[in-house]
Amino acid sequence: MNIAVIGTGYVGLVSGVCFSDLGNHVTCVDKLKEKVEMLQQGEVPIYEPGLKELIEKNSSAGRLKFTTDLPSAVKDADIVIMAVGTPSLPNGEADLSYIMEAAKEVAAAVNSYKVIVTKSTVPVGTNEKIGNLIRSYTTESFDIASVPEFLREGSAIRDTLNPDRIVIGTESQLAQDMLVKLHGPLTDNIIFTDVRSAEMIKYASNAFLATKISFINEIANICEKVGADVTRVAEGMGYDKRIGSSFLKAGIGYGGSCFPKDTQALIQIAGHVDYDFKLLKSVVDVNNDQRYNVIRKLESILEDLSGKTIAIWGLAFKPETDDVRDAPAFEIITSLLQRGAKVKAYDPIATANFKKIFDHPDVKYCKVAEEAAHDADALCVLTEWREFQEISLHDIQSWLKTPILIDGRNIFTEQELADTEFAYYSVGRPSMNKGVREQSPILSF
Ligand SMILES: NC(=O)c1ccc[n+]([C@@H]2O[C@H](COP(=O)([O-])OP(=O)(O)OC[C@H]3O[C@@H](n4cnc5c(N)ncnc54)[C@H](O)[C@@H]3O)[C@@H](O)[C@H]2O)c1
Ligand SMILES: O=c1ccn([C@@H]2O[C@H](COP(=O)(O)OP(=O)(O)O[C@H]3O[C@H](CO)[C@@H](O)[C@H](O)[C@H]3O)[C@@H](O)[C@H]2O)c(=O)[nH]1
Repeated sequence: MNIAVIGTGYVGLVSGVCFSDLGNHVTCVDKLKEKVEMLQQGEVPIYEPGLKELIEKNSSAGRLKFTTDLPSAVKDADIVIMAVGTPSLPNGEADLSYIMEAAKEVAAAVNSYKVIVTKSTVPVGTNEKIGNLIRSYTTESFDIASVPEFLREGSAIRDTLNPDRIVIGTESQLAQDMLVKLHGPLTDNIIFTDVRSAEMIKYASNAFLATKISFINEIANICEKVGADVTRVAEGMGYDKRIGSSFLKAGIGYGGSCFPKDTQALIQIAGHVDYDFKLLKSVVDVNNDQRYNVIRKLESILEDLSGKTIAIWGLAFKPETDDVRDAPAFEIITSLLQRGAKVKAYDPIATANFKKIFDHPDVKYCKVAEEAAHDADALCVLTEWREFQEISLHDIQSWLKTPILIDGRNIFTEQELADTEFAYYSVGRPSMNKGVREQSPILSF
């Protein structure tokens, strides 16, 4: 089949590349000329394991092309997939200007029957609006479909090629048949729904996963006070098949390009139909506060942070990506600077992206982990990069001015800490706290 993919962000690029790998002819379109030129030369604008190799393979097989010429790509396509951004507006609603603009451009180019698929995450009712808009531009026949995307950054290719499920929301049998042909090689687990339900499945899934994270983070906060270990609690909960073990890692809260914006958007979607989504509002509040535990823990040891140098390891919102959108590191570093601290920061691959948005005279971006830790008053780990886990705590201790370690992602173990002198705080593991507080708080009933 011939596929046009509009937008070469994570979703557009990865799904376009994967569909070409399945033998389809795919043209990926972006309006950013520089991005397209990079891709044409085999350079990849994002860090995603395995992506470069797959682009090379399918480009040289002649199945994958990159262009700024949207009309030609649409004219040649049987299926048009829209995967442009839907970022947050200041009030939390999804900004639909990019998707509506893309839909207009697609409409103007439609020359024969097409299935027009939205993979971008869009509020319920958006696909219908897109359909109406296209209808106002063309008399050619077309069908719309909502096929939400569930890939995660860092494992985007694996997720796309081995999805848990594919959701196809369309009212048209022909569109459904064509989309089954496209996605059939990926999984047998294809769910057919109406368009609105497909749109809602995406928001509900992200909101539920965010809820699991805020839930376990609150359990972790209580564990710290009652002397339980959240990693054992999560393990014990996770064996229950009804609960499941994933997304129960306590830490400094979720970030990234999706959970923060999609939870806010769902609160707005509910608000538009006079529904106060209290649970999700709390999930967001808990998440926004969780990152400040790093500051509270630092202050409980160092008291005044003014004039102190704090090392930060990890700027990306999660490992295996250079994406820093809504990374907790922004608020944590801002908060340190407000308290008069200086920051030395290191990330294996996300530094350039972070620095582009956050250039500050009191933040020094370092080329290696040791440089950031060297002579610092404390070290905070904000992203669980494997590289950090492989560094010996004895080395870290020797680099720091004072051995203070706030482990925001629970990457170090009790054995590793054993004969070090760290004042150590992690998340929800009070028995591992060293040199900062008594081991088992006295509980009064
Ligand atoms: N990032 C993820 O992991 C992920 C996963 C699932 C779903 N989503 C959803 O998918 C959508 C895309 O997210 P992303 O992170 O891949 O996008 P992104 O914002 O990183 O990139 C979007 C791209 O679309 C291009 N674009 C915008 N308007 C265009 C137009 N009219 N014509 C051609 N190109 C155009 C932009 O130049 C940009 O390169 C969002 O709705 C997001 O919520 C993202
Ligand atoms: O147990 C966990 C799991 C995740 N996180 C954090 O949650 C955020 C999101 O992580 P993850 O879901 O792995 O990354 P994303 O790439 O943002 O993927 C999410 O958002 C995408 C965009 O909508 C969806 O497609 C995916 O299904 C959904 O997992 C990150 O900050 C993680 O550190 C935790 O704190 N604890």
